[in-house]
Amino acid sequence: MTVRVSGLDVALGGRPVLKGVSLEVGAGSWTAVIGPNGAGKSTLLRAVLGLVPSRGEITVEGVDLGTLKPRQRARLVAYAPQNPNLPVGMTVFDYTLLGRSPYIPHLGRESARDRAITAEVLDRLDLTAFAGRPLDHLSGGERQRVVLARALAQQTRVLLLDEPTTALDIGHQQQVMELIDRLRLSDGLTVVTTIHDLTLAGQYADRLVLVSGGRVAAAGEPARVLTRPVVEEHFDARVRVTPGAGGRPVLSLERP
Ligand SMILES: Nc1ncnc2c1ncn2[C@@H]1O[C@H](COP(=O)(O)OP(=O)(O)OP(=O)(O)O)[C@@H](O)[C@H]1O
Repeated sequence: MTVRVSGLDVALGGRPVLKGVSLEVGAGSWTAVIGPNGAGKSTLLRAVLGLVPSRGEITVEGVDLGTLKPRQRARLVAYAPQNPNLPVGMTVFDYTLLGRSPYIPHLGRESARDRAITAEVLDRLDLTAFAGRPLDHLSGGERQRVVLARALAQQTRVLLLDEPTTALDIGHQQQVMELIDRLRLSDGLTVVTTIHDLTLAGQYADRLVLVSGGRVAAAGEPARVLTRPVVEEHFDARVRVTPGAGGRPVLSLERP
């Protein structure tokens, strides 16, 4: 499903945070939103979800998201926030099962299928052993995988993931990114992630959108966006950029 954002303006606390942001994410593709701290990346995802007031147009497959009821929207777009509120004492299984809420009738109970989907997602994320454990008894990386599990249990065609790998060790980073990519290819998911690891972004995403100072500063294939001058200008970092597998850029820090 194609996601289109056009002329998006967001102001928070009376201050403009996003200014005229436009982007198009093709159906079944992966776009990574990159940019320095405070650039407006999370705000962009939250605006698509309708979680912050915005001006401009946001459509999924031509449907204006603003016209949908929350349940309808939740069947179309799943979101894994960077810092979610995790109910104290709730188990990993029950939290992941919340992803099935848009399919459970009001005042109804989850079906055997909802529970089976939840169990399958936990298995795919290496979390089965944690199913009965309260969320507050997990490590940061385990919790991050559970938040992703809840989003995957929602079984939407569009996935918005805010920093899905920040708390993960290198093995789990790879496992999560590969899983997202497999789901994208097998189920035709459209994926938008914010991500700070620029090499990781360039390895998995078809397109990068660089947000800086609330505007889109560059967009395109990873090798076109991740150049030394661009990284230096927008991140104030000295890096070496070398072509990796498939010409995708690999960044390493250089000491000034
Ligand atoms: N509720 C709010 N009220 C006022 N300003 C806000 C609010 N939430 C975020 N901001 C500001 O909006 C700007 C963009 O924040 P956002 O979280 O979108 O940045 P980001 O690019 O995701 O940053 P990071 O990489 O640090 O996570 C920041 O300057 C932030 O301080």
